[in-house]
Amino acid sequence: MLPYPVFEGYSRKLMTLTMILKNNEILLGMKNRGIGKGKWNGFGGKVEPNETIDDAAIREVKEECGLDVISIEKIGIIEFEYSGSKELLEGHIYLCKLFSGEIIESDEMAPIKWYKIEDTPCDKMWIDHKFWFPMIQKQIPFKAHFKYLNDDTMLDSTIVIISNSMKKSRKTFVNFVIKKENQILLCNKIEGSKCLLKHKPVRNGESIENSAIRYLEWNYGMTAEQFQKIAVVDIEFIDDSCTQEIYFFVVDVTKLINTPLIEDSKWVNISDITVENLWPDYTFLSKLLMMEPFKAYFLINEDNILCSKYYNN
Ligand SMILES: Nc1ncnc2c1[nH]c(=O)n2[C@H]1C[C@H](O)[C@@H](COP(=O)(O)OP(=O)(O)OP(=O)(O)O)O1
Repeated sequence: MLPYPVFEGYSRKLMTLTMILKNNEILLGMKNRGIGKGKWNGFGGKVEPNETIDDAAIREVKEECGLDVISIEKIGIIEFEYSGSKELLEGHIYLCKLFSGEIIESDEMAPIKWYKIEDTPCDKMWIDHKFWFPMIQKQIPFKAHFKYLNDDTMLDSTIVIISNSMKKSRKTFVNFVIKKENQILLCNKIEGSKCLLKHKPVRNGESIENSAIRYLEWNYGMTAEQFQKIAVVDIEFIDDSCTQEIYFFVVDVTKLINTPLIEDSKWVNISDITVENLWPDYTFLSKLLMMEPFKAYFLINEDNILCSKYYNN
């Protein structure tokens, strides 16, 4: 599970942001003043003294787009941090699917328009939206922290799914970076993949090391002394209750006489590997190749990485 940042000594300012949904559409307004000027956004703002957060959300929707909320549900909490400030903006994110009244544009928000969800103009919204918008689409409760240098530069992001941990299951795998001089084996054929090799499941009751030995002995006749465990990576999928835990080993087969090609794989020069043909990113491969032990966490929606974190072991 991803450790979530702890903020001590910070004051908090409460804010709301409501995403109004109708069938497959989302209502967005262009902000014309204040924070987020020039960006499309949902409707929200600061919570007033003596007002509940829910009431603030309902009031802001009315003020900014004229609609009367019939019901709302909270879907997430986002902490916005700005570098150099000891104040966190604590944004409470709501979904509204039941509302009445007419849309009224204001000086603050115009134009206001319905977008097909798949056409949401994420590139004209806050940078943070592209990370958490999939949670809105799939209606998955979440918590997030985004640290900004300024309105257009994000320094750090953390997103966690809020789920009943009892329902979470884990599957453990091993995987290998097989290298020979300046080449490594990359998978050729996993659909849509930009992957090293296919993860191999660890059998029930089997240790991680034995699982790696079983695989490498079979394919390369290698012994445990000839390879090294470098990384453990947790991969969480936003709409799957199963987290994958993958142990990565680095294996140098340069001195072996037989180096069979395994599965649908090909040898690729390390210098030819680009961001486009590697999962999850180049940092990952270079850390493995430097034999630098690390832990990592990735939160995935379909093919996109919403959150990636690296830790020293
Ligand atoms: N990165 C970031 N920083 C600050 N605010 C946001 C983001 N991403 C966002 O989506 N938001 C949201 C959160 C709020 O809904 C608005 C900002 O509210 P704000 O513009 O401060 O409210 P005002 O209009 O200034 O003030 P009142 O409406 O309360 O008068 O953006």
